[in-house]
Amino acid sequence: MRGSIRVTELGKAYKRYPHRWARLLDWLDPFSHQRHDLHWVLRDLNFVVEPGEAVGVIGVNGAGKSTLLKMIAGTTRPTTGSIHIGGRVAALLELGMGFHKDFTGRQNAYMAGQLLGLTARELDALMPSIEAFADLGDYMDQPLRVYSSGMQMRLAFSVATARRPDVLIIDEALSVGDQYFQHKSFDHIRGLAEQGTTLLLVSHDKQAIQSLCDRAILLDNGAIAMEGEPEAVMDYYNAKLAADQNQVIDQNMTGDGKIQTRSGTGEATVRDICLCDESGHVLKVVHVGQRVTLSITVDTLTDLPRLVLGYGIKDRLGQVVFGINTHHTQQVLEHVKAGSQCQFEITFEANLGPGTYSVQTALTSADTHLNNNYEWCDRALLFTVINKDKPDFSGVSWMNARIVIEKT
Ligand SMILES: Nc1ncnc2c1ncn2[C@@H]1O[C@H](COP(=O)(O)OP(=O)(O)OP(=O)(O)O)[C@@H](O)[C@H]1O
Repeated sequence: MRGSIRVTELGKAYKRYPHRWARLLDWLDPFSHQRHDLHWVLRDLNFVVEPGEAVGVIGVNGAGKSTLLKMIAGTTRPTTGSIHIGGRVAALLELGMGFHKDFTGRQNAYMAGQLLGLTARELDALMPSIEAFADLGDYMDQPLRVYSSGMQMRLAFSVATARRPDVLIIDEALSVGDQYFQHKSFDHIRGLAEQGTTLLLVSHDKQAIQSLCDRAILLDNGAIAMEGEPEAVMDYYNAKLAADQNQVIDQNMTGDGKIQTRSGTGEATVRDICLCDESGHVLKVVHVGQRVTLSITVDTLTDLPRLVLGYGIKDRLGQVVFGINTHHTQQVLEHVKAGSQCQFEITFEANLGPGTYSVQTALTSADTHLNNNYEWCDRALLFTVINKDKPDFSGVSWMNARIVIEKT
């Protein structure tokens, strides 16, 4: 079906030679015993991407993400298994791929466009929009060797998306663009997705994955470790990054059908968490701008040299709207004895837009949870913000802006 991707029992192994002569000997004498072993990068991958779906692929460096995308884009051959793609594919893989340094941006746009299956006549018609979107000014007629990496990416992106592809594959390419181009290309990708383009995106940028994708696939050691709703997969990945032998990762379905992730060594734990109004009443619904207190009770199970509490408020897409910890506020608790109970009261104005929010908590010894993750809990608390007494506004934050108007 047009726009679908079906990956079946896909595997990729690279040949590994003990020394550089072994490669030559293998080549000269392919029929005697082999002088290499196989290094499996990906094994037995099975998944389907439906037409119009946006799927993010995440994982640590070396997990096999780029290899997977290259095989789907057809620039690397699978060792095992098969890939079926419906329709026209446009891929942004490595920077400068398909470009020639000595040709101008315009000449490269023509060549890259033809590689994508566009005819010279189609490219003539599309060139003004490619030029306008890339916004390179006079550089369009300069040789590519004088381009910065961001400028190359602008050109590659503009060519790849000049005619809506059925499948768009992007490997981290967006991250080299400046903020302005990133916004512009995100909007363009969203527009393509709304018109039915299927998107497969590799990125280390959590926000990019969560804001663009309907689903995420976590690759770990060449296999799919988790697949599902982006927020739950990102939360699991985040927990896994800090994993050591003492750590457990738990995922449970909460009442609203979403997944809650809890990880850590368990040396400290959030026993209780609630949001209260100024009179101490527990709240599930908060008014825009209301003064509230986030009250967190922590139990320690072992002696801890340092205890840091962090929390983050996430919007419904899983983006952190605000997060801070007691390392950054210089309120680290030191020499906390096993069996202690610590009470944290965090008071703030809920200057948030109407919608649902969740609170994540982190108990660590320093500024990140990567070394000593005592406990990390996503979706530890859920609450809703409604607008009771402010004018109608849009967005995830209430900025209490005043408009002064003068009429003469
Ligand atoms: N041409 C190649 N020859 C041999 N090994 C390769 C080749 N290309 C990739 N690999 C190996 O395959 C593994 C996966 O690499 P890949 O680039 O797909 O990872 P990745 O998840 O995209 O990493 P990153 O986040 O760093 O981009 C790595 O161990 C890498 O060394």
